[in-house]
Amino acid sequence: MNPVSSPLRRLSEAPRLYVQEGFVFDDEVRHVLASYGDRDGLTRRGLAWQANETGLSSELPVREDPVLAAIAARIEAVLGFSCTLVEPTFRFRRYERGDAHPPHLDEYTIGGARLMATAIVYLTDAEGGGETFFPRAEPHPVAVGAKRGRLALWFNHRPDGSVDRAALHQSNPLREGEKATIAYFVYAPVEAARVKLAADERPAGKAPASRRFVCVNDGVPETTIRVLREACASRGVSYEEVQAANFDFTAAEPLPPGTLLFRPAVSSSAVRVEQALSGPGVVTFHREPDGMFRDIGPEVSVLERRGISVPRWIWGNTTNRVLLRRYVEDLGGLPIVMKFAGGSGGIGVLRIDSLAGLFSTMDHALASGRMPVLSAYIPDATHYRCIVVGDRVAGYWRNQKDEDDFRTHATDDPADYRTPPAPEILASAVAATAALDVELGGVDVLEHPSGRHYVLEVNFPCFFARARLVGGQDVGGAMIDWLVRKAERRAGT
Ligand SMILES: O=C(O)CCC(=O)C(=O)O
Ligand SMILES: [Fe+2]
Repeated sequence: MNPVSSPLRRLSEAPRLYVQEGFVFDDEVRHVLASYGDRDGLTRRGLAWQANETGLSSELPVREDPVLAAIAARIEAVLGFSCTLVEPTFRFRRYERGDAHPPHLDEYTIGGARLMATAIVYLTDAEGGGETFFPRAEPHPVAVGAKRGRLALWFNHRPDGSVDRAALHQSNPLREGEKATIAYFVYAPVEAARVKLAADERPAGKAPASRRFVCVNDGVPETTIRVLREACASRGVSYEEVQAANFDFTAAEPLPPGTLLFRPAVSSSAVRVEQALSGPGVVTFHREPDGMFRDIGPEVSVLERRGISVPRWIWGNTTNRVLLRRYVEDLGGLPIVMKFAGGSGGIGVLRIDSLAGLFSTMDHALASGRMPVLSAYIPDATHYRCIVVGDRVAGYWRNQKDEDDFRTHATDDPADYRTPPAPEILASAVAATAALDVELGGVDVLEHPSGRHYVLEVNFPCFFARARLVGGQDVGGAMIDWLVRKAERRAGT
């Protein structure tokens, strides 16, 4: 089973210290312990180790092990920047009873990059002692217990780039149980000190005042509802549902200001109900107060105008053979992709392999009153779906392709949910969502083996539950948190 991953929580004013439960999966923990957990394992893998009063330790190269690479990528996704070392490592440590690590600052520089942040992943449970202890933390000292699956993450620098003396830490002596960890030392240019994490926005421990979340339903998958209900319940937000099919428009009134409103349903009656319920101060994923009255198309043209990388494309506006031949050439030759608006799950996306196929399909499309988009075919690409919530990617997965199709689909394999796409892809997904004036989006991105990436479309609303249910990513929580923060900002609290 996957752990139930929780949101990243901030623990202190200084240093910027965070924890997240269930950050690594059980099978990842088992893999790391089985591969590197003791002297024999390390020796077998040709890794040097040391053993002294601070325990057994070894440097584990990240790139050679897909499990370590996935964990490192998730840490970097949380931070929003990557370790710039050429050969990044995890430092494995195993403490024996009585072992401890004296107080110190993680203050190092390698070739101009600072040890900006430290991430410790705990692989085992200590039953007594073994905490990572921050005696100078403000407003009070903090002890992070060693708990299997937990992530502790902190910045060794203040936002102005200076070394944060409050980040002094030690490992308390282990008294009972086991303590094995892997630590990722994230080296980066000093500018990285300025980043803000999502968890910085709300002071630790402050629960939202009793809030209402109203969900407009119309045949939405049960899993979507489950994820939203769960997120509301764990945040003390009351969950209410409006069934579009039973909505009485004679009694329609806008919701009171401060109410959170979301329509996961795509039917036109659900759209009308959302419009009827919205009003001054009602908080939605639209940037504009009347955003729910506008059509949010996937619109490759809007994305391109905002400077977002999209595949080369042209309107399929003609049946003229001469023009169509020129279009194919302009798109880099056959095959090309023909895409009709309005489909979902890959329906309406066609691969065109020959001019004969193009001519006959275009004749049919235009005679049926449809105008597709023609675009370049990106071969051998990895297809990511990013779930953007507000200003970050809160969930992601990698699609897979069946043997005899060119289209891809989401899977139920947790491995497809572990390695986030590269930071540039995350940034494009966020920018693409913002370009459509919404704060939630299911963004499809192709990554070519060359490293170039292309945004295909932004879906709003979008299906997001699988990120939670298969990947353990707390997308629902991110959505509710975003709306609550938006409501608080508006109310000036
Ligand atoms: O194991 C711990 O709790 C702290 C280890 C540490 O501070 C380090 O490896 O730099
Ligand atoms: Fe340290």
